[in-house]
Amino acid sequence: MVGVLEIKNLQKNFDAAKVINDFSMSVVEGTLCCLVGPNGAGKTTTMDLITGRLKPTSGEVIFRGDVISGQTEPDIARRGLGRKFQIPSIFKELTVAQNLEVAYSLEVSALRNLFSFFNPKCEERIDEVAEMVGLSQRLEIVAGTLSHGETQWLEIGMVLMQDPTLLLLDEPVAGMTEQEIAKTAEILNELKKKKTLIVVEHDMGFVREIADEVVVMHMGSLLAQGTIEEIEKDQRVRDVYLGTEDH
Ligand SMILES: Nc1ncnc2c1ncn2[C@@H]1O[C@H](COP(=O)(O)OP(=O)(O)OP(=O)(O)O)[C@@H](O)[C@H]1O
Repeated sequence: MVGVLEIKNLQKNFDAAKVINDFSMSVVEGTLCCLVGPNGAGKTTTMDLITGRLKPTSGEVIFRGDVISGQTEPDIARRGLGRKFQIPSIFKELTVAQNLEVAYSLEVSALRNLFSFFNPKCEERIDEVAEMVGLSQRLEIVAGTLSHGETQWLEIGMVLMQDPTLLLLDEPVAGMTEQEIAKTAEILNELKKKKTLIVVEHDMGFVREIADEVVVMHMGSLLAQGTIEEIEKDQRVRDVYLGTEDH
């Protein structure tokens, strides 16, 4: 099956360092793919290459049949690719609803920005998204007073306001309590019924809860791709990653 996202023979060199080395992977529409691997494996660089923050030295990123590698970050975002970074960048003085409204406005033309406040579609979308990320009861709360987990969910919501086809999340449960991690798993398991997701994650317990497919990177290359059960049985993966003491 052709994936919604295809990465082919990706290469990224920083001077003499080959950080991404002949890396290929594919993500099927409507699935959640976890990108895992030891520190320095190249996960963040891969996300940067997908979203256009970095340009590959060679190789291709293909999104819905079009080659997007080489395009600018805003152009790639406009095609329907949304990314949530690990460090939240919410507006702390604004309410949850206002943060979502700002995120909606960012998507579109200056003219629509002007009118978004009065736009019933924006209001409707805020309600839909708040429901998706479990913040329906928190819309009037000032964002700076949210818990760490709620802040992360708000940021996922802000990316969702732009209705991306493919959502990329960088370590969404870092620093969360057990309860918050369980709720995040619920949110993502619902979300993957509507979206395709790539999640970079270190927490293998969480990966087990959410992943349809797991891609393991090691030293900039693909080590293994499969279900969590297949990955956990793979001796090469156990050797370089799961078997290490710090994971
Ligand atoms: N701008 C850069 N210049 C030189 N080397 C870089 C640059 N960015 C990343 N690297 C190197 O590329 C390798 C991969 O880094 P990357 O951050 O992609 O790994 P990662 O898998 O995301 O690691 P972690 O899990 O620790 O976040 C590392 O060895 C890193 O030092």
